[in-house]
Amino acid sequence: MAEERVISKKQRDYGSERWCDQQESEEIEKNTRECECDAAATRKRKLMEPRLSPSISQEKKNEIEYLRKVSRQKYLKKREAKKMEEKRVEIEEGNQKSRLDKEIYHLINKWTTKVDDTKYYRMPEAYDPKQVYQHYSQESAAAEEKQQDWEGHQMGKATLTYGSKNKKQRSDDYRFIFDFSVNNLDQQLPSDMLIEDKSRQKSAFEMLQEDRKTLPIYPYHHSLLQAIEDYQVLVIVGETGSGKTTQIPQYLHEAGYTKQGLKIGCTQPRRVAAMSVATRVSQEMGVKLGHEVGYSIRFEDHTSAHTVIKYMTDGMLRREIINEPNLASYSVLMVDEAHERTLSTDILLGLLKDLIKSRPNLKLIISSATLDAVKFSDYFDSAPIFKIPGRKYPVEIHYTTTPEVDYIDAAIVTALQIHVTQPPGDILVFLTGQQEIETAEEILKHRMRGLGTKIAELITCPIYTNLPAQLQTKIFDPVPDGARKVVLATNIAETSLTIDGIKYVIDSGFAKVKSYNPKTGMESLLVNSICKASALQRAGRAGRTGPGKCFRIYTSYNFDKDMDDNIVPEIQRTNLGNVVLILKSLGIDDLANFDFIDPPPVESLIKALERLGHVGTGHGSHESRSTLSLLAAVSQLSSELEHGITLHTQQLKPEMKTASVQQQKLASSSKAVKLPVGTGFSDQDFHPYDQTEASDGFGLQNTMTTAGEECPPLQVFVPGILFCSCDGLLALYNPKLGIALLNIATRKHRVLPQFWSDFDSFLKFYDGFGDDSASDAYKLVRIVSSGESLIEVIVYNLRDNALRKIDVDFSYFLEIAHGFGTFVRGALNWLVGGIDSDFF
Ligand SMILES: Nc1ncnc2c1ncn2[C@@H]1O[C@H](COP(=O)(O)OP(=O)(O)OP(=O)(O)O)[C@@H](O)[C@H]1O
Repeated sequence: MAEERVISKKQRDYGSERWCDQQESEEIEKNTRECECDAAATRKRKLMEPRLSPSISQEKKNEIEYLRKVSRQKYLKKREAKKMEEKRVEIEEGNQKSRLDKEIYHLINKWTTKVDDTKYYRMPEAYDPKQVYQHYSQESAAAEEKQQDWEGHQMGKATLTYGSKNKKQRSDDYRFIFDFSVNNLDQQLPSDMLIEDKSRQKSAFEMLQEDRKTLPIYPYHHSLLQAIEDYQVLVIVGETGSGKTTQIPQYLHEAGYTKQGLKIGCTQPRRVAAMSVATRVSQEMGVKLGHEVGYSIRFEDHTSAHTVIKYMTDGMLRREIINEPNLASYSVLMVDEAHERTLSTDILLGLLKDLIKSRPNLKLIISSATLDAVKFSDYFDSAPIFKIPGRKYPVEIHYTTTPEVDYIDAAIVTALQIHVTQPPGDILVFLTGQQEIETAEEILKHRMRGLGTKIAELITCPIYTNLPAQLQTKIFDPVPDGARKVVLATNIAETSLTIDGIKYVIDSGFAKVKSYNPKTGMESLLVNSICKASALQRAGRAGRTGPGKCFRIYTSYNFDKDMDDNIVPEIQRTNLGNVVLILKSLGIDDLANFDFIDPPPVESLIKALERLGHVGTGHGSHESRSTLSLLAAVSQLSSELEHGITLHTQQLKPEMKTASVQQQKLASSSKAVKLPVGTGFSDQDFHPYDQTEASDGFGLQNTMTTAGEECPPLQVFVPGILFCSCDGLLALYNPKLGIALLNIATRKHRVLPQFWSDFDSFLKFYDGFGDDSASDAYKLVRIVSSGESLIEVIVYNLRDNALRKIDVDFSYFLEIAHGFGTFVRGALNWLVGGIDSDFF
């Protein structure tokens, strides 16, 4: 019975299945018929139309095929729904046999329900290779975000973008291969403490205060103040970046050293350092620059009656001593970066050593990162040495494995390697001079163009002495997101400078240093290997605001074995005529007994004195005395104009006094010193200069084109170089013959009419042009000294108050002068101010 029941059930099932299949067949038939009806209608319609193609039968076949497919799809859909329904009934009735069946049913059910309930679309694969956005649901909030995301992504692709944007990240996907690469060895500078990033929630001032507390000097500030209290002279040694320059004056101010209207003075060997440190300290103290905290550099005095912390170049303090011999307004003087041993620093140390004897309440601090502390201590009668251990951030040092033949190219390649392989952070490259920097800048830009658009933007910022001040400060400007800055600098950026964002330093290992040839009595600037102290200072620039890396374009062997520990003091590399004139201008006559830290050989001093005596310090002819007087007076002119420093006429010879009176007259007129200019001078050294303004000179352009044959030979005017215009017009003076103007560009010269032949008239001649307000852009250019290969020219721009020093090649000058007769080489060896360190 049971068997029969099973059989009859099977039959029933079989019957029902057959019935289903039959139904399906009928359905297919019906669909096909419907489609064929449609096809027939289409055929009929087509027959009515004119025949367009001979292959209509093929078309017809295709059509039928298509209709079959459509019909089958319709059928399959219905069948799917039906089968699902059957399965559902089976499961509900508990008839299904396996768990697998059940799972399949659930999966299918889930999928179909989802399809039914939501609107899906599939991202075109071309846009979404990773299929991130597939199965995207319009109805969920998350999906909305994704859609926006996707739309943004597509919009980004379709929109034209400028700048580097995200190229930095993209560049990581590429590897760049250079013609040659610089291989480096690693070495780690010791690091005592690492400081973590500060919270961004705090105000800038609070963060600065917190930053101050993280400096290595901070834990020692009480003991440091105590030592200063206990001793009149203190030598302080600390790693670069430990906080000596910015913190010690603040600690002293907080400790009350500025009470009763007294000041704290801090000297720097370089102008740019004095400016930037003063700016930083004013920010840390939350005061306006120029009020409580100020700086004074030549032609720029940012101090006021309220100033209590004053940063200045050592040259400026030296000048202050002229006006205030006992420096009574100062309670503490700090000679910073003393290891640089500039001429001004050495002279200053000698003056201060003398001064502290008469002012026991004046505190003197000598500070440096790497100085020969014992030497300074001995010089100041065994002054105590205070050591500040530690540096704020570590700096990794990398050396090349082999010596580099072309250090400029190696530096450029290293910069590019850093740019494409290293994490964000700006680069500082040390080169030797303007020309090298300009060359490197050009090559870098060219190679960057060659690398295409795949890598991030690299912005080059040059800095050298002759660069106008407003362009120099560009190195501090932040760069746009994604871009990297590369600062190309001379040793101007070596000490006391913090350029925010600098993480990588490339040290070429060379610098231009002044050297003196005692045989010829000439000075020149020569490219020389740097010393270890400079190398450490350079590396230190990378670890100022975070951990950094320094890539040295020389081997570790070079560093260890070839480099001197410290630089040869400038006093041993200079024409002592400079020293004599400076000391004489300070009223020091007993030069042989001046207490130099490294005294120059007495014979050299005597020679210098003789030479100067010959040209007018008292024993020479009236003519040469007069010339020297004029030159000396001229050397004071710029100081007069800007600072109103009283001339030390009491030290000058009678004829010099006459000239000084004229200078003072000139100084009283703000636009007094304007030189009429002739034809344009193309040398880039003289830019920025508006040529169109030059052309509205004072008619001299024509007169200067007069051929010089009938003029007296030029050498009779030498040595009496007075002024030079920015476009290459030199004024030469001879007390007997008057004044000759020499145009460097046209190589022509002209003697000015006789009524200008004395100095007074010459000054009037300038003064006359001073009334023309249109000539404001003209610059006064002054030659202050000469050397074997370089003539130093000072350019002063009356419009932006910027002062620049230009080194004119002496051989070029000789070549020009050759056309006018024999140029007396030795005659140019006149020294008025010398190369003054505060021009750097
Ligand atoms: N302009 C600035 N921007 C950002 N941080 C600065 C700036 N100036 C100084 N700092 C910070 O203050 C720290 C101390 O600088 P400071 O010049 O006082 O050091 P230093 O010991 O005198 O070093 P150096 O001998 O190199 O001049 C730097 O390491 C840097 O972190």
